[in-house]
Order: sequence, then structure tokens, then C-alpha cells
Amino acid sequence: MATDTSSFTGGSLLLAWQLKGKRVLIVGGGDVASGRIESVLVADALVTLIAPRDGLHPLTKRFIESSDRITYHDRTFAGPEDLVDVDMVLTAIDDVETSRTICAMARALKVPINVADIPPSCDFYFGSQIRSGPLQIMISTNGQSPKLANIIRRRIENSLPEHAGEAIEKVGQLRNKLRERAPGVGGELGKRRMRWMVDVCTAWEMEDLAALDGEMMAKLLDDGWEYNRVPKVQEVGGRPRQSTKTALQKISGLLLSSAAGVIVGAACTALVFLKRRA
Ligand SMILES: C[C@@]1(CC(=O)O)C2=NC(=C\c3[nH]c(c(CCC(=O)O)c3CC(=O)O)Cc3[nH]c(c(CC(=O)O)c3CCC(=O)O)/C=C3\N/C(=C\2)[C@@H](CCC(=O)O)[C@]3(C)CC(=O)O)/[C@H]1CCC(=O)O
Ligand SMILES: NC(=O)c1ccc[n+]([C@@H]2O[C@H](COP(=O)([O-])OP(=O)(O)OC[C@H]3O[C@@H](n4cnc5c(N)ncnc54)[C@H](O)[C@@H]3O)[C@@H](O)[C@H]2O)c1
Repeated sequence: MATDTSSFTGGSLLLAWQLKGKRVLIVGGGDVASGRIESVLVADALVTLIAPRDGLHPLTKRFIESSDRITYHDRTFAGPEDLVDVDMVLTAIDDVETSRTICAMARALKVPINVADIPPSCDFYFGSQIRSGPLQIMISTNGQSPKLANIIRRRIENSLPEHAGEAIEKVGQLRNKLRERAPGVGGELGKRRMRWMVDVCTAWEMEDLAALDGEMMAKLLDDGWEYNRVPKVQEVGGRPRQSTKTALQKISGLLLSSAAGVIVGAACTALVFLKRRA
């Protein structure tokens, strides 16, 4: 049966671009450039920054002083020679004409470019970002409303599961240990490895995954992976957690006992009062 692909349009490709050791040229040193620097440093890039010193944002200055991954040139953009051996270009300058010229040069050399605020000169857009350890969420409105992206980001931040970043970190460590035990790519072993990881992530609460330590991981692999089963948290030395229900019951118990306390207190006061009157 034919698949209807007519709605497969109007979006952009969302990726997690690996910049480790790649050279990113940033032109401009203002507020926007400082955000760009932060974004690419987080991705382990090597930055070349071209911007006159007198226009540097205080944050940009601090980044230049504190990071040995930034090569700084105190000048304006010079021409195509600045694009040699560059893997990505980001411009954030207050000069639309120069931005467009840099864009044309980068495209001639097939170097991907983002020009802040000029969508037709962008091969990719930035988005509103959430980071918590290895968890990275990007909200993109595909150029339609950056402010709404920012507002939606705040809402998502407030609704994220607690401990998500730590849980992902620990599961990453567990996967690495599992691959040491069961190495190789693909095949029956690969299928079993993936199924087991899916089962662990599904059966365990985020909070319990976040609490995994080296010893628990070893036990999880010994008693779980080796027998193709998923042990309970307590079986591998994890602390049994209070279920939500128990916590709720505790709170209502507390409320009830304080209500009872108030009633008893009121009764005593009334008794004392009546006794005095008598
Ligand atoms: C998300 C964020 C990431 C970042 O830049 O790091 C980002 N813009 C942010 C803020 C922001 N930018 C603007 C406002 C003012 C309010 C408003 O206009 O809405 C605010 C809000 C504010 O300042 O509070 C003005 C603006 N921006 C663009 C244009 C040009 C145009 O639309 O034509 C104009 C109009 C200029 C004019 O009117 O003259 C263009 C782009 N801005 C993008 C990204 C890309 C698409 C993002 C997406 O798809 O959603 C894209 C296409 C290219 C790019 O730059 O990559 C960051 C929020 C980070 C955060 O806070 O979390
Ligand atoms: N996409 C976004 O999120 C967003 C948000 C706000 C502003 N902007 C746009 O991004 C651009 C930069 O904004 P900003 O607030 O950082 O501006 P800014 O004025 O603070 O900084 C501009 C920087 O560019 C440098 N510069 C100017 N010409 C240069 C050249 N030829 N070579 C090298 N450096 C040069 C200046 O010295 C300065 O450091 C503006 O066009 C602005 O409209 C984008």
C-alpha cells in the first residue's frame, strides 16, 4: 500500500551535531555571540573568534580569558582567508551587508553557516535549549516565533521528570559496562543487549536509575544480564523508595493528627474556661 508523504514537508531536520575537535568560526563578540560561544563550547568545539575588542560583551571577554579552546582575533572579518579549514560559521554582527557577504563566501566553500536573525542566510537555526547533564532538549519553531520557543522552553523545564539528567548519565555508564561484557555490533547478542536495556529502563523508576552506583551496576549485570532478567531495585542493593501512595498517606495522616490536635486543644481550653466560670 502506498504511504501518503504529502504532509512530510515544512519542517527541518533535528540533529545532535557532533562538534568535538571541529573548528567553528564565530564572527562578532556581542550578546548573541556570547550565547553562540557557550553553545559550541558545550559541544567540545574549537572556536576561532573574530571581533574588535571594543565591541566585546563582558561575557564574551570572560569566555576568551577562561577557555583555551578559543583563539581570539581582535579585528573585523577579513575575507575568504578567514574561512580556510573551518567546519562551521556563525555570525552575530550588527551589519547586515557584511553578514550576507560572509554567507555567500561560506556557501561557495560549502561550509554550513548560521547568520543570527537572517533566516535566508542560515543553513541551520539555533533553538531554545534545555540542558541537564547529557539530556539536551531543543525547542524550535522552525523560524516562526523564537519568543514562543523561549516561553515553551520554560514550561518544559518545569515539567521535566526529576533526576532525568542523572538517570541518563547512569544508564550511559551501565550501557558501557554491558558492552564490555557483551562486546560487538549487531547480531543476536546485539538484539539481546538492546532488549535488556529497554527492559531495565522501562521497569525501573528514573529516581532508582539515578541512584545506581558502580557496585549496584555490577550486581545488576551479574544477577540480571547474565540470567536475562531485570532484578528489582532492592535485589541489587538499592534503597526501597516510598511509593507516592505511602507518601500521600503519610501527609494525610499528618493532617489528620494535626486536626485531631487542634480539636483536643480546643476541648481542653473550653474545659479550663468552663471550670473557671464554675
Ligand atoms: C531560540 C533562539 C536561540 C538563539 O538564538 O540562541 C533564537 N532566537 C532567540 C530569541 C529571540 N530572537 C528574536 C527575539 C525577539 C522576539 C521575536 O521576534 O520573536 C527573541 C526573543 C528574545 O529576545 O527574548 C528576534 C529574531 N530572531 C530571528 C529573527 C529573524 C526573523 O524571524 O526573520 C528575529 C526578528 C528580528 C526582527 O524582528 O527584526 C531569527 C532566528 N532566531 C532563532 C533563534 C532562529 C529560529 C528559532 C526558532 O525556530 O524558534 C532564527 C531563525 C535564526 C537564528 O538566529 O538561529 C533565542 C531564544 C533563546 C532562549 O531564550 O531560549
Ligand atoms: N537570533 C537571536 O537570538 C538574536 C537575538 C537578538 C539579536 N539578534 C541579532 O544578532 C546580531 C548581533 O546581536 P548582538 O546583540 O550580539 O549585537 P551587538 O551589537 O552587541 O554585537 C555586534 C558585535 O559584532 C561585532 N562586529 C561588527 N561588525 C563586525 C565585523 N565586520 N567583523 C567582526 N565583528 C564585527 C561588534 O564589534 C560586536 O562585537 C544583530 O543583528 C541582532 O539583530 C539575534
